[in-house]
Amino acid sequence: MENIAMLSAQLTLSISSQEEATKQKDDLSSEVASLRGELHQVRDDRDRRLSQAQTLNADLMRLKESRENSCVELDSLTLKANDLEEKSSLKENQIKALQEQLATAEKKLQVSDISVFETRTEFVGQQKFVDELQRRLEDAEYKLIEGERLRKKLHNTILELKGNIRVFCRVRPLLHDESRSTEGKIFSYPTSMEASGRQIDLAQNGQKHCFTFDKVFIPEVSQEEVFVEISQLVQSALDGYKVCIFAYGQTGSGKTYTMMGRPGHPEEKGLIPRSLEQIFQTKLSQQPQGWKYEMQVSMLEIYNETIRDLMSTNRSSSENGTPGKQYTIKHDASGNTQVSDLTVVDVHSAKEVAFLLNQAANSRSVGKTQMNEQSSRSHFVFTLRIYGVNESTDQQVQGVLNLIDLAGSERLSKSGSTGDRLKETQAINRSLSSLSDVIFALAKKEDHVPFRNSKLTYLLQPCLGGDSKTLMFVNISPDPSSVSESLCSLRFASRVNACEIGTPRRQTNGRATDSRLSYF
Ligand SMILES: Nc1ncnc2c1ncn2[C@@H]1O[C@H](COP(=O)(O)OP(=O)(O)OP(=O)(O)O)[C@@H](O)[C@H]1O
Repeated sequence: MENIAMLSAQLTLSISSQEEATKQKDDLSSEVASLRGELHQVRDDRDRRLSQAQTLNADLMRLKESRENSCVELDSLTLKANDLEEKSSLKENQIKALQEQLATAEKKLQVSDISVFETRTEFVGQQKFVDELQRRLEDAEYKLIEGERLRKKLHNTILELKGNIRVFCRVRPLLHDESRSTEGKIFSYPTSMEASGRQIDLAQNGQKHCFTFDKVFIPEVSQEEVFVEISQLVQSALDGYKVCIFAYGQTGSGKTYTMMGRPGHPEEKGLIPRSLEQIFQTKLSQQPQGWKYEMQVSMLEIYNETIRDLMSTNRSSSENGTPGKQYTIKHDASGNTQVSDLTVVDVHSAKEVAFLLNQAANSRSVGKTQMNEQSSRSHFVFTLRIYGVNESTDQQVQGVLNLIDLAGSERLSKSGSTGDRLKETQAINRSLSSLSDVIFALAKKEDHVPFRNSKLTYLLQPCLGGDSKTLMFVNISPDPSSVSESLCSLRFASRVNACEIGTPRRQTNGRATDSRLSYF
């Protein structure tokens, strides 16, 4: 029994222990269930957190990427910023430099402002001074013009009283083919008050020869300037004077250039075309005052002591060797000169005369010498007769303008002529030496003046003999090889200049009988 009790006690113990164990098992089950619930919750939590972690990871990745981008951008911006900083510092330097320059310029401006003011003040002073000088200059110029006018008037009066032949000397420029002298200049032109424009000095073999004329034209003087000096003289032909202008000088010294000019170069036209233009212009300008003019032209040449009519339409017979017309010069009892059979043409304009001059130039005898291939070997005489009437004042004037281009004056040895050319040179020399004989006989007031010794002097008798206004151009070549000829020409001209030949007289109110040079 004891065993049973013991077994029962043991059974009870075991049941209690089983119950205990069941209870523990239940507790443990509920704990497991609770733990399972907790685990489930933890799992959910873990999943949520995982997903949160994934999201955060993705965000992080994005952030990382953006950070990288930002880093690149930052680098580039940093570079740009550095660049800009560099530029800005450069600009700053420039600005500084400009500011410095500005400051200097401002300083200078201030200084120049001061000096402008000073200059302006000085300028006003100077302006006043210049105005005063200008006024005095105008005054002096006026006095000078008045003085010159008076001088010319007195000069004219003296010349009229003395009855001189006036002499103008013209030296031409050296031509291209002439030697530019190595021995120094042959001619010089003193510039002192008294001598200026009137004196020419020639140096030969160390000796100086001085000559004074009414005017000396240096090589640079233009045709226009020469004409200005004779225009008054030309004008006096319209006022009723007999005017005679002739050119004297050796071959090639510029006689034809002075009288006719260079063909085809209007600005270089000579005294003859310029004189005619002036005469026809004055004729027009005097019309409103009632003046009417008639003009006639004749042109002749004296070649080998024979007269040729340069306007005759019938010159062939004499050129063929058969004798042509015998033109004879006659002075009638009342002093008029007549050349028989000479063609006289009425002219109305300078153009008409230019045409006739051109025709005459073609008809002239032209020969060749060693000195000038186109040398004119004859004396050329152009005559314009002027007859003017003013019906409103009942005045009449009768003037004559003679323009003469003489043949070359060189000596025989110089011209190198032979045969026909020698005959020409001898004839030219004869007539030119007759011209000097006449002039010197007049100068010495000899009873007999050998006008008849040559055709030239006989034709020009009225001009040379007294009552005309006569001007001689002595043309000079500057070529050193012509120095002896130049000296001869200057000596001749200066003796001519000293001659007293008479007093020019005006031919007015139809006193034609007074005229001694008129080919009517
Ligand atoms: N003042 C000048 N200015 C420029 N050239 C000039 C001048 N004078 C003359 N001449 C030139 O000199 C050369 C000779 O001149 P020109 O024919 O007029 O001489 P000339 O004395 O008439 O000779 P000739 O006795 O042979 O007729 C020409 O070629 C001419 O154009």
